[in-house]
Amino acid sequence: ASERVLLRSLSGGGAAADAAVDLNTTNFDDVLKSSPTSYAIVEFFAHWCPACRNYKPQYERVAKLFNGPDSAHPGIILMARVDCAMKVNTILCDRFSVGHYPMLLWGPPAKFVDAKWDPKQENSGIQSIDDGRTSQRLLNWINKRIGSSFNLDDEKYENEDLLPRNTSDPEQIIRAIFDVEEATAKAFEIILEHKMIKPETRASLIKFFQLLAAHHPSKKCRRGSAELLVNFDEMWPSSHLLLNSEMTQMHGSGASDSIAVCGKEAPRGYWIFCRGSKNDTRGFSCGLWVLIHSLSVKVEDGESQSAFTAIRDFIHNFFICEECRRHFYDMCLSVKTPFESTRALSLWLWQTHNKVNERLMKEEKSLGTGDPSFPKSLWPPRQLCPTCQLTPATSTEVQWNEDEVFKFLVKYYGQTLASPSTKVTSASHSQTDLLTTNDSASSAVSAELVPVWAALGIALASVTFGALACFWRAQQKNRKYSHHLRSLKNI
Ligand SMILES: Cc1cc2nc3c(=O)[nH]c(=O)nc-3n(C[C@H](O)[C@H](O)[C@H](O)COP(=O)(O)OP(=O)(O)OC[C@H]3O[C@@H](n4cnc5c(N)ncnc54)[C@H](O)[C@@H]3O)c2cc1C
Repeated sequence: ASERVLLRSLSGGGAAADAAVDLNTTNFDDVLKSSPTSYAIVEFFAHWCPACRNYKPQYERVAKLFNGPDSAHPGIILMARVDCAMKVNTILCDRFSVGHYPMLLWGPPAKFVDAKWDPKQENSGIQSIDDGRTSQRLLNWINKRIGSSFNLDDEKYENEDLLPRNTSDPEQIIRAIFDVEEATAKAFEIILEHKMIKPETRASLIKFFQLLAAHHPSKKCRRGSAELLVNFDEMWPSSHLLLNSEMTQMHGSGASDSIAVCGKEAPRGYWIFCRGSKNDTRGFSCGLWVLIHSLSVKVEDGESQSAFTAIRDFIHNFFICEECRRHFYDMCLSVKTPFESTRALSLWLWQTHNKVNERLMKEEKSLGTGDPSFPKSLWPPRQLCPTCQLTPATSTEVQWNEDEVFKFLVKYYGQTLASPSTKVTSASHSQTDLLTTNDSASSAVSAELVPVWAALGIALASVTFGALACFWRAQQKNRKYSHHLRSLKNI
């Protein structure tokens, strides 16, 4: 529920919702723990306090800059508030020594979690904002604190020079978990919208969802994919089980609407790591790349070939950028020997992505169609991985140290990119720590949160994703059998 609160407010859901997120004792720690932002501001107020009522529009004006899909600078600061006049919040407000209203505290979201604070406390990571009485003064305080130059009149996609550059900032990939969820949910939305599940594409979608159920970096998407697999045959029956009249209704049942492949909040309609400086750049295709890289480093050696075919066929059948899927498929066709290791698969995908980058580098330059803030380049740049390139910086040709590249890919896409809950620990680490933190997301499937059958599916899948296939097939056989019995009864 707390995650819903956070996502609803970050995505601006709800009728004319305030931009600032309302927190209370129940959701405070969880919302801050799940926040993808670098900083948080919490306003402690009392609803009966006239000064607080007057202050609300001032605070809201700043909150609108940072919270919601239309905000000018999403993903940087979570702006929240707690009503200390509500009895239920007394202990929470005491934890932060609230002595006057309104009182504003600043810090990284993780520092607020399970924390106590008092004004004399040093080095807690939380500090009081002493000069935030108007929206302009609050923004001045923020700008001074983080060296930014945000303006109250900033609008979406303005001041994009303020966006952190993901090419050189290893911390940025932590936020990509939101975009990987977004890309997965968006892909599924497109598949449904364009009625792309057909007898000839059905099997490849099942294989891709098996891969997602086992290795998606987001727990929510692993759970949603497992749920989708278990219900797949009912929603999109295999063609030989259908009458002709039913075939036409394959997409019309509406049952698929109830499947939220990455939770009910996704797709949310905005991007964080993959956010472009223009409306029509980056976004979905960036999220899709990040998803498939993260899958490639998570599979076991023995799964690498089946993961390759699952990714190849998914892109071929369901990525409706004609040029992209055709080029990608051609590159897949040039693979002559089956993959036998995670290393071979992830390095192949990295090289393939670099070939696309190289081609687009020229195309975008001549056509002026790229995102000016994110020009294509060979990846990873030296700032991200100093040991990956063997050649000196001055050299025009780049020679790679593939052992180092593989190590880097595993850390970047496999360990640093994690579910928000595990990210919080990372957020308090230094940049170097970020690249060495162990991700427990893939193993931390919570039994209480996952329906029994899905948990079983995931547990099997985490052994190998082939095992999930067996589990799934057994489910389908049972279903087919009961479907068959039903048909016999009807005759
Ligand atoms: C399978 C596929 C094929 C595509 N083919 C085409 C095409 O033929 N023509 C076309 O115009 N567009 C194509 N696209 C879209 C294009 O590649 C970009 O996704 C899009 O232009 C947005 O670029 P971006 O700057 O967000 O970075 P992207 O290229 O989308 O990369 C996303 C992120 O991945 C990381 N990254 C970059 N390079 C690598 C690498 N080599 N290995 C690992 N990680 C890396 C970076 O952090 C980057 O920000 C394709 C997309 C996909 C998913």
